[in-house]
Amino acid sequence: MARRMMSRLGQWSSYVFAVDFDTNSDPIYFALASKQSERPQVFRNVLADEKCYSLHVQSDDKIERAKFYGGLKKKLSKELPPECTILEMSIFQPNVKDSVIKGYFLKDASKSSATERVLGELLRNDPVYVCSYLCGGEDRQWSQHLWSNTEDGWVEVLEKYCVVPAEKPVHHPSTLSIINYDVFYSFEDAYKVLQQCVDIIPESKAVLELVDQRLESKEKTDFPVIVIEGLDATGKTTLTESLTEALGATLLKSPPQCLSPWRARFDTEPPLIRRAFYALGNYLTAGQIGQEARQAPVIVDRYWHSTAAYAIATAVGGKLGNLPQAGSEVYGWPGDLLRPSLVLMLSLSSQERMRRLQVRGQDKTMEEEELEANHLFRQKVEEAYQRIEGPACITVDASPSPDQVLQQVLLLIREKCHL
Ligand SMILES: Nc1nc2c(ncn2[C@H]2C[C@H](O)[C@@H](COP(=O)(O)OP(=O)(O)OP(=O)(O)O)O2)c(=O)[nH]1
Ligand SMILES: Nc1ncnc2c1ncn2[C@@H]1O[C@H](COP(=O)(O)OP(=O)(O)O)[C@@H](O)[C@H]1O
Repeated sequence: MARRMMSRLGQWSSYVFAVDFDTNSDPIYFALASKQSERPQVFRNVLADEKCYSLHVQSDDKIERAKFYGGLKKKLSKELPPECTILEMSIFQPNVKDSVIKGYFLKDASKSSATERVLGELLRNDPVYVCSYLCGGEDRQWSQHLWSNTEDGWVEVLEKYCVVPAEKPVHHPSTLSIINYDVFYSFEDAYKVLQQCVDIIPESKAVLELVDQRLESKEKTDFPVIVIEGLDATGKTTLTESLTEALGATLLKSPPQCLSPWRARFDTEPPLIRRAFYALGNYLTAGQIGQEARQAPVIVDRYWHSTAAYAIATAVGGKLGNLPQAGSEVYGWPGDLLRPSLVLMLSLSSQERMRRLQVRGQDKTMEEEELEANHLFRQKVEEAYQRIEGPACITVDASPSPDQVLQQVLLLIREKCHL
């Protein structure tokens, strides 16, 4: 392990470390250097005299990294002393895609050695790098100390680096690993992830067998395909059902009904695996759309916009402004996924949407809980919806009565799809 870490360490001097001290401000960025920096200290204003540590997942296997990282926060929250604050952290090379190594930064205000004991255990048993941070000397310079295992199981400091301030990068580190980690832009890329999960998630095999039997979808459809999108309780189910009746259309949804037995199982997985599952759901639905749009118009309840918007909003940390700019490739449509004729996004005030959620009283998915609890997440989902292209969505005011919304949407469909 030490040898492997030594080879990786050489690269760390070109990496920047980002610690999210709170979601409403920029992360603290720092780098490592072999000598002290003349510039003011990185942590002076955010750390008192807590002991600080960081741990990063170091496996080269994307699935193993995602699975381990997915369970790490729960493990730390359970085993670390309550006085130890756990903060999101990443190491990355600015503007280098896929360079992000995710981890946690620990501010330990406890007086016990419990944190060091837990980290020593992790180091011995799991694919992690563990570091401690010390503030020394009269100029209170910070240094990072990388831990390693010795043969007789003790922890020793393998390497020491000076911690120096780093420039704020152009792109927030969380935006560097969206493609093929949070959002999949081809069937093959999503399919490969579930193939690699067959040994650890047996349900993947059943999902892949269904996907292997999917209907091929053509580029063009004989009848229009209209997707209805929107946050939970904006009225999608109500509208899609009345639209289907009014147009003599076929109603489909994504993920399709045939994936229902496994959806809750994949909702518990880390983003890499969960989003691959939803992406494959879109390809299954696309095959059904191609088939059904030969005979009649097709209405779809959620499709690509939901998959991409929720994934991007979940992946991008910190402020709303950290979202990739409009026009970024992350908002592009997968080249091999059937494009609908029209995408309508139902928009509603938060108050009315909450009222309707209460009235409906269904149990909520984890993401619905998150939408309710987290105004910033909801803003990111809505903003990501608006930035997705190929086709972009058209916003519809969903606050009038069900019938008025239906009439408004029928007018739009007649105008845009000549139905
Ligand atoms: N359909 C769909 N939902 C996704 C995707 N990624 C995340 N989600 C989340 C968004 C919502 O929190 C939840 C939506 O679940 P459903 O597809 O069952 O929507 P449904 O229309 O039943 O819920 P709603 O009526 O909108 O409250 O799943 C995705 O790719 N497709
Ligand atoms: N235009 C509307 N005005 C008032 N209530 C509505 C309207 N559309 C739907 N509802 C009600 O709001 C709740 C959520 O609607 P639903 O169609 O389930 O939304 P979604 O499918 O987007 O979650 C339901 O109780 C529904 O009866």
